[in-house]
Amino acid sequence: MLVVGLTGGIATGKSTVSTLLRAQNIPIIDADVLARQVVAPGTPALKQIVEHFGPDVLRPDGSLDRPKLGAIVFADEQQREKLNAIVHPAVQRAMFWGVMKCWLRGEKVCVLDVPLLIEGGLWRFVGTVVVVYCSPEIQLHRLMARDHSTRERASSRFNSQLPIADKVDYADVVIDNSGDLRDLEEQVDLLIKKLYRQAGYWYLFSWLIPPIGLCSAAWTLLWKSIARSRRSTLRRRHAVAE
Ligand SMILES: CC(C)(COP(=O)(O)OP(=O)(O)OC[C@H]1O[C@@H](n2cnc3c(N)ncnc32)[C@H](O)[C@@H]1O)[C@@H](O)C(=O)NCCC(=O)NCCS
Ligand SMILES: Nc1ncnc2c1ncn2[C@@H]1O[C@H](COP(=O)(O)OP(=O)(O)OP(=O)(O)O)[C@@H](O)[C@H]1O
Repeated sequence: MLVVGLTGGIATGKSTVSTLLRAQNIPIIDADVLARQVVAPGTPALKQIVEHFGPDVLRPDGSLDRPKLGAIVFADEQQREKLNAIVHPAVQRAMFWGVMKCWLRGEKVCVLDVPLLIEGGLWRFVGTVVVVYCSPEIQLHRLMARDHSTRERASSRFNSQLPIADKVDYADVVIDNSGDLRDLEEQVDLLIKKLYRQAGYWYLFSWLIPPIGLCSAAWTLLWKSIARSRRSTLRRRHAVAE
């Protein structure tokens, strides 16, 4: 199975690409969704968050007040690192099981939608890195429009991530989402063809490697048993001669 890491900057269009991929029956494991599940009421991660940030980050119903915690962590790098250290291990575990489920279902491709794929180092463990790109100006504009936020609030989130130009350096495939949605759909169609072609090679290798491994193990065993029987024949001859 080919595991694809889908990433980009904040509001460059990862979720829009994920939605298009999902519509073509490609399984998506969304880190933002998992990051919400692992801090649901009663989870160990939420307990740790309250221990560190205080009970003020909870709503009256006991759920996490996300805008309040967001205002703290996107304004302070140390606090953000603390939150990441609590949430990320739980998200990574959930992603691992998500990938295992896809593999057991016999999927050929599975996509991990992870905003911090590069920052967190997870890009090293995926077969293909896809970066959704648009210029920082468009990014900020779309972010403010989507979240109805001020430039200041949008900028603090924007500045919490590696610049998009740096993320592009890690990409195997870049999707340029500076144009309209029609343009994006065309690129996603091409991406799907490319991923299935690549998945085909992975599939072939996964079938080729076990037979090659078995052949070399059988050959080694055969060679060793021939050598052993030759040695014992020589030893017998030697004993008879004596
Ligand atoms: C701070 C929180 C509570 C704010 O919640 P909110 O609902 O306002 O935002 P949401 O979770 O939908 O995230 C929106 C986007 O913000 C960006 N973002 C989120 N967390 C981070 C972070 N720690 N560092 C940089 N960017 C981040 C991502 O691009 C994400 O797609 C939340 O983002 C969070 O728990 N973040 C830590 C977990 C995390 O890193 N999630 C990202 C995927 S692992
Ligand atoms: N090609 C496009 N043209 C116009 N608007 C777009 C385009 N692509 C995405 N958008 C809009 O831009 C906003 C950000 O897109 P999206 O939510 O997919 O980004 P994201 O990378 O998943 O963001 P986040 O990092 O916050 O999860 C959304 O409101 C979306 O509808």
